[in-house]
Amino acid sequence: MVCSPAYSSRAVYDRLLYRHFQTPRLVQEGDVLCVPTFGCAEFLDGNADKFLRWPELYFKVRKILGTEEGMQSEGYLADTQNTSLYLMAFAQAQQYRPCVLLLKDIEVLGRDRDRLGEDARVIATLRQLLLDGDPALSSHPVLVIGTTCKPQDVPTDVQTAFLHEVKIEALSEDQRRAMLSTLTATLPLGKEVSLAKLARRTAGFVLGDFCALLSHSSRAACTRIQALSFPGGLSEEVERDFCTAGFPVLEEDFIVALDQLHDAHSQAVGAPKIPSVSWQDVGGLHEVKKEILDTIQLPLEHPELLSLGLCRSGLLLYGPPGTGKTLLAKAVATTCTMTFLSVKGPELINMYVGQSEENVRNVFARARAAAPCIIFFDELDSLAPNRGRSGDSGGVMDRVVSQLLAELDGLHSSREVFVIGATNRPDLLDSALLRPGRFDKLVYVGVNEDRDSQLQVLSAITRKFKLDPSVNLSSILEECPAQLTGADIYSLCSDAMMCAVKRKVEWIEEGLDTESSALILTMEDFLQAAARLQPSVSEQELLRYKLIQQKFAAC
Ligand SMILES: Nc1ncnc2c1ncn2[C@@H]1O[C@H](COP(=O)(O)OP(=O)(O)OP(=O)(O)O)[C@@H](O)[C@H]1O
Repeated sequence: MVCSPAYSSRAVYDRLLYRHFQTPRLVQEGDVLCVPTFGCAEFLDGNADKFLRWPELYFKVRKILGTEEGMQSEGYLADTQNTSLYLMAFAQAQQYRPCVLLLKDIEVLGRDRDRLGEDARVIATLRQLLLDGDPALSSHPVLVIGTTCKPQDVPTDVQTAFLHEVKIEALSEDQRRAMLSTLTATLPLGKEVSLAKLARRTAGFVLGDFCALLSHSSRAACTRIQALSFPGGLSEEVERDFCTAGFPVLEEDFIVALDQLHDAHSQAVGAPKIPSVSWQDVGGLHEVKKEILDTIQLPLEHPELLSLGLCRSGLLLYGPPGTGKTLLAKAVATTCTMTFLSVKGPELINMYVGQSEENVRNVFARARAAAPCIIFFDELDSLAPNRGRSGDSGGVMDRVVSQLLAELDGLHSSREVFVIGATNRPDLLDSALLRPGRFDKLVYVGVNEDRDSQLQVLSAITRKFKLDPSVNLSSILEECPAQLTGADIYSLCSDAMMCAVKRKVEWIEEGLDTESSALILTMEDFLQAAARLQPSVSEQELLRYKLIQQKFAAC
C-alpha cells in the first residue's frame, strides 16, 4: 500500500519496517513516517551507514495503491494486532445507520501475529463493540453480521457476543434446483436442458459453483457456435454484437462445463468426486455387486423403506488385497450417481492431540455436504483396531474408534450417506464396528479361482485395448497360475502392454512403424507376460482368508 524511497531502495531496513508497518495507521501521500529503532541494536550496529545508534528513521509516503482517481488518497497499513481498525469500521457504520456491517472470516480477527494464540485486547474490544450496538435498542440499527468457515476457531468471547448463529448447510437437491432456476431465469436455455437433472448432478455445489457453472456453460456455448458458424474466427466487433444478441445454452454446453468443474473440484485435496468406473470395468463378482446394490440402491429408489428404519448404511468388504474392493465401491458410486469420498485409514491419523478425531468428523461433514455420497474407508483396520489393544500410549486410536462409531450412529438421520469399508484383516477390527446399524453387512471379495471368472476380469480389463485378432483370452489364462486376483490379471495386462510398447519402439527406430499408428497387443505379448506372472496371494494366505471367512460367516 505504501512505498517510500528508502523502503524500496534500502533493503537493509526491511525487517524493521515490516515490524513497524504491522501496526495500522491512517496515512496519506506525503506523510512522513517516523520509525523508531528502539530494540534493534544488532540491526543498527551492523548497518552499512555505520550509524551507531540512530533513534529514529524517517520515510516519506510516496504512493498509496487502491484509491480512486481524483479522490484524495488515503490508506491504511493493516494488521491483526491493533484494534483501531475495528473501532474505525464500527464508527463508520454508525454514521451510515441503518446499515449492515459485514465482518468476513471472523475467526482470524483477534488472532495474534503468528495466528496461533489469541490477542485478548483485540477480542475484548471487538466483543465490546458488538455488545454496544444492540439493534433492538435503536430504530436505526447497525446490524453486524460475521461470517466464518471455521466456527470452531472463532474465539468464544466473540462468538457469544453475536445474538444468533445461522448454520448454512449444504444445499439439498430441491434447493439446488430452485437456485438454478433463479440463476437461469434470464438465460436463453435449449429446450432439452433439464434443471432437475442438473440439480442431481451438482451434489455439493454452492452458490459460487453455480455461478461458475453458468459462466463456463455460456463460454462453452459461445465456443460451440463460433466453431460451427464462424470457423475462421470473429472480429472483436462482430463478437460483441453476437454476445449482445444472446445465444441459447444447450445441454451439451452444461455437460462440458460440469466436466470442467468436476475436474477442478477433484483436484482439490480430499474433495468428493463422482468416479467414472462403470460395471463393465468390473469383471465377475456378480454376487458381491448384487449385495452392494441391494444395500445402497434400494433405499435410494424406495425412500419409504427408510422411514421404516429398514435400511443399512454400512457395508464391509473384506478379502485379500487386489481383489477389486475399491473398484466395486467406485462402480456403485457411478451407477447411483453418487459422489465418492475415498479415505485411507492411516491418512486420518495425526500426531496432534484431538486432530485425528477432528479429521474423522470432517470426513463425515464433507460427505454430508456432498450427499448423496459414499464414503469409502480403505484399510479400515488401521483406523479402527480393537480398542484397548492398540498399544498407543495416549489412547489416540481408542478415541478415533469412538468418534467413528458416533459418526456411524449419526448417519441414520442423514439418510443419503453410505459407508463402505474395505479391509484385508476384519479379525483386527473393533467388534463394536460390526454391530447392527454400523458395518452390519460383511461381504467377502475373494480371488478368482475358476477360469470363467478370470476370463470375465480379463475381458473387462482388455475392453479398452486394441487386440490382435489372433489373441485368445482363454488360452492366455491356461498359461497362468490357477488362482489369480483382479490385480494379478491387471499386472498381466500391463506387462503385455509393456512388451507391445517395446516392440513398437524398436519398429519405429527401424522405420517399420509410425508413432501415429495404434498400439496392438498380440498373443505373443500376453504369453510372455503370463510366463512371468507370479500370483500375489500365496496358498497359505488364501487358507488364512478362508478361515477368516468361515469365522465371519458363522457369526
Ligand atoms: N473384478 C475386477 N475386474 C476388473 N479389474 C479388477 C478386478 N479386480 C481388480 N481389478 C484390477 O485390480 C486393481 C486393484 O484393485 P482394487 O484396488 O480394487 O483392489 P482392492 O481389493 O481394493 O485392494 P487393496 O485391498 O489392496 O486395497 C484395479 O485397479 C483393477 O484394475
